[in-house]
Amino acid sequence: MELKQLFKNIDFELKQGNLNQKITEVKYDSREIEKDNLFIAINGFEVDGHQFIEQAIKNGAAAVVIEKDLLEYQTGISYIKVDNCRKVMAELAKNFFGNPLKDIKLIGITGTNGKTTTSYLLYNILKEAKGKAALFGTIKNIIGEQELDSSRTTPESIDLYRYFSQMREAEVKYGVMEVSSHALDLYRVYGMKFAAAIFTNISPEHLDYHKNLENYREVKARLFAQLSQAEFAVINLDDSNSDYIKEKSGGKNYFYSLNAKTADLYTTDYELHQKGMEYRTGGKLDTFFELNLGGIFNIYNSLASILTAKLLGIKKDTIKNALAKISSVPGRFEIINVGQDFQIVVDYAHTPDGMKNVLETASAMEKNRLIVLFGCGGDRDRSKRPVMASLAEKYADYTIVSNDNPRSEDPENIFAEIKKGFSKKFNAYEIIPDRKKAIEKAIQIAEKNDLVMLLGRGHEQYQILKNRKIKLDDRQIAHQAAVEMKGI
Ligand SMILES: CC(=O)N[C@H]1[C@@H](OP(=O)(O)OP(=O)(O)OC[C@H]2O[C@@H](n3ccc(=O)[nH]c3=O)[C@H](O)[C@@H]2O)O[C@H](CO)[C@@H](O)[C@@H]1O[C@H](C)C(=O)N[C@@H](C)C(=O)N[C@H](CCC(=O)O)C(=O)O
Ligand SMILES: Nc1ncnc2c1ncn2[C@@H]1O[C@H](COP(=O)(O)OP(=O)(O)OP(=O)(O)O)[C@@H](O)[C@H]1O
Ligand SMILES: N[C@H](CCC[C@H](N)C(=O)O)C(=O)O
Ligand SMILES: [Mg+2]
Repeated sequence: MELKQLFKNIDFELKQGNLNQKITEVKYDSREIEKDNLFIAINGFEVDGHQFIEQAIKNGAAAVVIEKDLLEYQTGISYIKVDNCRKVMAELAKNFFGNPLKDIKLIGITGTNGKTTTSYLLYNILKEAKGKAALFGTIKNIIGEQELDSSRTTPESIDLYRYFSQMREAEVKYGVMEVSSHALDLYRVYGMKFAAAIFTNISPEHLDYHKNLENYREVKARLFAQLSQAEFAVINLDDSNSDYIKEKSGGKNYFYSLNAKTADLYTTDYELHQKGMEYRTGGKLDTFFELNLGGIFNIYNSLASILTAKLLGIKKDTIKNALAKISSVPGRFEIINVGQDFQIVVDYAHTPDGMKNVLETASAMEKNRLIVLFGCGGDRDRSKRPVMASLAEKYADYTIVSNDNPRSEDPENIFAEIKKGFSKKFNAYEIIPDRKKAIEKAIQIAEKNDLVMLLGRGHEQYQILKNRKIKLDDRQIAHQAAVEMKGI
């Protein structure tokens, strides 16, 4: 595609070169540049992409998008200056791939907790109804039959549009995508067309990045501001931010709630049991649902997916069948059962709100003692640490504190900040930094009818330590430990 087509409807200033230049790919990392690619220089949090322009040209870049004037412009190369490279990347991505969303219905999901779970449920309903669908999120990306690894919740705009063009090729017409607050702030979904957007909830998280809850909420609401009247929003009425999201929404608004009859979908009664849950709904659907998932929060996640599916015109029985078939969402309240006489649950709760929800659910379950293992990620919101400790103290009979992903931080500092949340008299806990040893200990001390909860890492397969990444999966370790230690 020629530069002039690529920049159609985008504001820019041509510093040097010509717009007839043919472009073979659009990339934001100089290390991946090949012949006749366009390099977008992004001024990042770690380094400034403008530093790598020379390297990009050496690797074959024919054109460069910049947001700062340069001292020198190399002959034969086109330089295009824009106001904001991240924003323009999203616009270029749309043009480069020929606006694939024109013929695709994409549903975006945002909120602090529940995005992965809700997206997984909705994806399964869409797949049941349409034969094939796409899913983009924390655990993995799926396009029809193809499964791809996911390294982040929401990829960069150019990577997203590449996926959408693959959807178009594979004739996958429906897609569900988790939209993180970072993505909204960093223009990863800027100008993207969503058929619908779902709001799960807001609680304190990522405040290291957003600074305060008000900024965080404003960023989350941008997804809804992107909707047009022909599109719709599905909002959790029970969250205290539902009015705020409604006000910001440009689409038609629909609400779900646990029991408010003013909502478009609510439960009239529900029951949580050992194997999952069942509930009746009122509002747009008067029927009965059975799911193999535990936890009140999963009533919310399923209501959001049901209401969206219903508004997309999917039949009641199709929705019911799809949901009934799901045995669990990977790493979300996932039960590890090798025949041991106590229960093991692995859950991704890594925020105070997620942890509170999951521990409340655990408290309501029939059991003897509750053993909780948790840690807190490094290089992330530090205010979570003492709060998560106080929740463990409140709900657990015994707590093991261990490493989550310490990243560049010293684990001892993370533990010290966690410990600040325990009361002075509290001593029913120990710190075992090595996560594998910590899980083994939790399982070793478990007695008949105890419940062991391994929190924070869910589906994660690797642990990020200072300068290395090691293979570590809570579920695998728990499984093996239960088999070995309990002689099963
Ligand atoms: C805070 C944040 O989101 N940072 C993202 C951002 O990084 P950055 O702007 O700091 O990039 P940088 O490393 O400074 O580099 C600047 C530019 O120079 C380029 N570069 C760099 C080196 C080089 O040799 N050549 C080169 O061209 C880089 O490709 C980049 O374009 O842009 C990078 C390129 O896309 C991302 O990899 C990076 O995500 C980092 C890894 C990250 O940890 N992000 C997390 C916080 C995140 O996005 N999480 C959310 C939400 C999680 C949730 O709650 O679900 C997510 O959506 O996953
Ligand atoms: N609707 C909900 N409300 C509150 N907590 C929830 C909800 N759904 C799930 N949780 C809890 O939060 C954890 C994370 O859930 P999930 O992975 O679905 O959220 P997410 O929004 O995708 O998180 P992330 O942003 O980290 O990817 C779960 O393991 C569970 O403990
Ligand atoms: N999307 C979240 C996931 C956190 C998961 C937890 N295991 C941790 O590493 O802190 C983040 O990147 O902040
Ligand atoms: Mg997620």
